[in-house]
Amino acid sequence: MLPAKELVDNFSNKKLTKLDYHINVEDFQKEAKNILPKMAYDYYASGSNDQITLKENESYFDRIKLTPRSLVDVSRVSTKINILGHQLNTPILVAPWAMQKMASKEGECDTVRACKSVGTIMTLSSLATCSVEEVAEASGNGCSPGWFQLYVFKDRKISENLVRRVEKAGYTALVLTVDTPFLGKRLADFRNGFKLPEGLALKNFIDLPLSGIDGGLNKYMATMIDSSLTWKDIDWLRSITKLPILVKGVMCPRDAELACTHKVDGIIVSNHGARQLDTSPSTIEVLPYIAQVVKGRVPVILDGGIRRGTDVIKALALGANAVMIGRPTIWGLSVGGTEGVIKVLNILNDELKLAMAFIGTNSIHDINSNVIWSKPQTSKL
Ligand SMILES: Cc1cc2nc3c(=O)[nH]c(=O)nc-3n(C[C@H](O)[C@H](O)[C@H](O)COP(=O)(O)O)c2cc1C
Ligand SMILES: CCCCC(=O)C(=O)O
Repeated sequence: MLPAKELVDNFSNKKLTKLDYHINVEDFQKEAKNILPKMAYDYYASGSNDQITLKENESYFDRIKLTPRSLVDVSRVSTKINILGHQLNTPILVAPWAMQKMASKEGECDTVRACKSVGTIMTLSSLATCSVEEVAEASGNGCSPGWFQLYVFKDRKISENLVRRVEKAGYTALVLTVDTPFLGKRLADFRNGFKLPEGLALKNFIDLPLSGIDGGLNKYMATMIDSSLTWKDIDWLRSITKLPILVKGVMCPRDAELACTHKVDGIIVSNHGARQLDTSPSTIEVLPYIAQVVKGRVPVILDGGIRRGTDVIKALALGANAVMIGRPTIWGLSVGGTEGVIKVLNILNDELKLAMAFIGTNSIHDINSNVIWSKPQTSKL
């Protein structure tokens, strides 16, 4: 980092802030590691067990090559998309991640302000440190706070009540997480004896014995979450709400077919940021197989390992309608609160725009598998 007096942009003579020195997602992660308490950083960063899938989620993207195109008019590149009735400025949405107040003072409220400013959707976690209502209020009058991620509790009444509150507060879809009958084993959380820092609580359950995490994350989830959930429970959820339902955590083409059979409104291809089954494939590796089964019946969203604009292109090319990012927003929030999340989203979207110009596409809809240079195939030449 340069000394303060040198923090002046040579070209514009404008005073630079700390955020100006973070120009890619990796810069944010390095800084977040410096400033977060070890227990929080480790919880946020970890994958399960040997973290094989964690590495794979990122590195598989690097093995996919993109084909540059020349002399295409790319003077009007746009990253706007339309998904489930939302007009967004970017195909990069924010994944649900728990306990955001360990990263910034106002946690989920800071993140939702960033999403509103950028023109994208935030998905609020059930296990948030701000309540459904607080986040709705922070998102501003008259506009939807975004989507809500649902964990189904053993006591179904708790989930039903939560759904009622979510509807009342104006969220526009439910994201049902289907990959977490139990929590994956993240070694660092065990070693650190993870607990919520003093003064923080799972705010959606403030009146219930569910608002604290004594005894560790895995015990909490094993005690509270309904591990008997099956596909027929999509029908149960459908019977208690009119909100669109997306299922998050689909990694098998057969499950994608079941999701369509059960009339979900969207599928999120996700391995939970490699925090559940270690040695499961990366999400980008399974995406084409899922897209092949879904055949455009519902939107497909991918998350896991997106760290570059080119990663977004690869996901869109291989069958996703949009992507979600988790950890990049964690690092942004930790380093700069709302402004930090805005910066991370803008960095990724700017990288996406630039790469779109290089592959010769002006709109998100024009991105298809032709942009992938995989094997030498004469049809590509
Ligand atoms: C710290 C952390 C907390 C998470 N909490 C939740 C959660 O409460 N609910 C959920 O469905 N997914 C949760 N996830 C998974 C994310 O929604 C998402 O699938 C994942 O972070 C995407 O991978 P990425 O971090 O590589 O972008 C969490 C992920 C992280 C890293
Ligand atoms: C008890 C918090 C679990 C949240 C979660 O889904 C995760 O950490 O991956």
